[in-house]
Amino acid sequence: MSDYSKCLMYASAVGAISLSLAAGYWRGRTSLQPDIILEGLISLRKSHLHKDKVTKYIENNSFRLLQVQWKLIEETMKHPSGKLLSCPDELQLLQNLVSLIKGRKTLDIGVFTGYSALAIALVLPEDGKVVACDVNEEFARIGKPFWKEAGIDHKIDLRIAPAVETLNKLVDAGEGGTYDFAFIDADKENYLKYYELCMTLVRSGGIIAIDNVLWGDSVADPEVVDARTLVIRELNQYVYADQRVNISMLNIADGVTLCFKK
Ligand SMILES: C[S@@+](CC[C@H](N)C(=O)[O-])C[C@H]1O[C@@H](n2cnc3c(N)ncnc32)[C@H](O)[C@@H]1O
Repeated sequence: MSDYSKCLMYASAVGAISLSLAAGYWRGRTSLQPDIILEGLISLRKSHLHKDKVTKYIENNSFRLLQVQWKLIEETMKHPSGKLLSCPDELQLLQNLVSLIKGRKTLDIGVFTGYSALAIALVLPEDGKVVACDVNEEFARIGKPFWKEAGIDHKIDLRIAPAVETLNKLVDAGEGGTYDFAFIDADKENYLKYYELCMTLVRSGGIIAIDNVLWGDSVADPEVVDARTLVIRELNQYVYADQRVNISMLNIADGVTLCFKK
């Protein structure tokens, strides 16, 4: 039997098993019991009670960082605002997604010391680019030597200006629908504007990743009503209802929503 026939047989078997499992699953859910579902979901999140241990485990068993990435993390951690750094496991996921969709033109909204720009640039082809937007040149200056060391500095187009301005300029320059990927990780007050501008700039089939959507879990606590939490809650509801995208809200880092533009 040829390899191709074996593959077909295997695929049919897997398909049949999945269908029967799915049928059983839906039969079992004809009368929904919200309490039981909620309890199950909470039990899935239990590992977050052991955040440190689990973080260490993830680091030891999945981080595939280059030396230069570790060096930039170390340098950033020395900075008083070091905690603004994006999580490496989140960025590794985004790198994999950018590779998967063969991304070339990308947006990094909120550069800080340049970890996300570096991670994204590393998986782009030689002629790829990251339009990296930040208002603070001091922060970006910390990252620049590491971009150079990694040999990807030519892919990063750093724009020091309010990101809304930079993105509007790209729209005015006729670049709508030409970007493959965007990472939104700047001032929360402008998140909705960034999302809409990215929806204009990113092509169909492209991905917009929105960081901090759980905002230290405060979005899930109705008693927390500070301005930033309210903005993120509003954005989450807006994106949830937005039929132009398929979405996944992931409980990774501080929460990231992946929007797959239809
Ligand atoms: C959480 S940090 C970004 C972290 C970064 N993505 C990383 O990989 O480490 C947020 C950044 O947004 C920048 N920022 C704040 N307001 C901004 C604005 N209006 N336009 C552009 N950047 C802004 C801040 O200067 C800061 O560097």
